[in-house]
Amino acid sequence: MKIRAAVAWEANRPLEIEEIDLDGPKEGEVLIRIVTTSLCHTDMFTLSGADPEGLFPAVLGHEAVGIVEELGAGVTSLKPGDHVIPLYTPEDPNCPYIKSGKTNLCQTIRKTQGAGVMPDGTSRFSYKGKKIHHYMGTSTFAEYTVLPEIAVAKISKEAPLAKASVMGCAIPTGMGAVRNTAKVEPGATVAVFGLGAVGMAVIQGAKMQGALRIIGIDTNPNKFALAQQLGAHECISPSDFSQPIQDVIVEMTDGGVDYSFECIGNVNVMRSALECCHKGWGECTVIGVAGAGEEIATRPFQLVTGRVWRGSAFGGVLGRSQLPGMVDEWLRGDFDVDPYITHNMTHEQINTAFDLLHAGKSIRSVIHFQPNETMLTNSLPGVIVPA
Ligand SMILES: NC(=O)C1=CN([C@@H]2O[C@H](COP(=O)(O)OP(=O)(O)OC[C@H]3O[C@@H](n4cnc5c(N)ncnc54)[C@H](O)[C@@H]3O)[C@@H](O)[C@H]2O)C=CC1
Ligand SMILES: N[C@@H](CCC(=O)N[C@@H](CSC=O)C(=O)NCC(=O)O)C(=O)O
Ligand SMILES: [Zn+2]
Ligand SMILES: [Zn+2]
Repeated sequence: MKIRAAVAWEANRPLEIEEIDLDGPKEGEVLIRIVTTSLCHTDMFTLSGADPEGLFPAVLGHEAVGIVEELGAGVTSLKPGDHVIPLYTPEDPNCPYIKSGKTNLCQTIRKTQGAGVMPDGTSRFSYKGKKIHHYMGTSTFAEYTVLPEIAVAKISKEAPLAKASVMGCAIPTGMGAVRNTAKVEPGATVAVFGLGAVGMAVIQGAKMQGALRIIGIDTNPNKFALAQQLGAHECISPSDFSQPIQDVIVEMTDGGVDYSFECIGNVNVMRSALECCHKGWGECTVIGVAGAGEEIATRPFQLVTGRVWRGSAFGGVLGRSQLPGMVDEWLRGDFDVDPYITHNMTHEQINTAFDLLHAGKSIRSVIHFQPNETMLTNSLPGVIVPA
């Protein structure tokens, strides 16, 4: 079928909306109509050329919600009309990693996903006969995409499709890192480095866990008001201090925080985030994605004396078995997704979403594929970007 997709032809070049070809779902795959998708820093990171797995041309995008249109042979757990969230971290119950019960990092299709193709080694996307790569196994910057069944989470039809895309990455990543990776407990002290959507979800998750002191850190003070609305008790900018930010936090907290989270992708900040942790027990969770060739450093003494560095992908959330429950939490009113959505726009305006995120002016921009249905007829949070 012919579809419209935002194609990243090469690194560091704006996306171009093209009419491309999409082959239908093969065995074990499903065709999804994307209703809304939002822009995550990771899409911008890959477009910048810093991602060692970045392949071009590609259809980027991984934070989305859509509707099942068609099933490939053998698909049993989904049906046309189901509302779904694409999963860049799939969940195959037969994967040894999933069976271990220790991780959400399903490896069943990880190799082909990283190579920009479907599990059979081919791409469903092409332009004038030339292959276009898939991205993160999801490629949601297109009207339609094809996904393996194990990479599709069925969610409640009560979830407004105009807003649910943010449940595809930012919110489960941040909240999940707090609950599943760090396991923040009531009364804890928490430092959150980077107040984008992921950092905001860490703050919201930490508040829900009963953290008693949450400190937000960002170089952009325009992020502070929302961070405080979501639960940060205080926000600071490293540029307001002459000493290293970890020393400032250790002093503020009389020894360091119980938990810190790096939500930027900056290896120097990953060091600060470790070193602001309390001696003996403080734990730093790295969420941010750093570029090719970058490495983290600290004095091993930091670890010897009881601080811990760990990492978290998709918040440790099992996409098919746990994400639908997180959507239900939102629908019950346990938390709200509205504060994350700062901008709404059409597919054609997608490069504006990149510009806003790069300039630090947005938290999440939501791209609406059928603006008449989901953008112009809803009372949406965030501004509608004029065409
Ligand atoms: N591990 C995972 O599963 C996931 C990782 N990510 C990664 O998490 C990171 C955050 O993603 P988003 O929230 O979408 O990004 P974002 O771009 O919206 O937010 C990043 C924030 O960091 C701030 N910042 C930049 N440099 C800083 C510094 N030196 N000190 C303090 N603050 C600084 C920026 O002002 C901005 O507010 C990215 O690296 C992204 O690739 C995103 C989703 C999932
Ligand atoms: N391709 C990069 C690493 C990118 C990365 O770390 N991705 C995260 C999700 S980021 C979402 O916004 C992730 O889940 N990683 C686990 C994985 O298996 O990819 C590189 O090669 O460095
Ligand atoms: Zn993401
Ligand atoms: Zn940049």
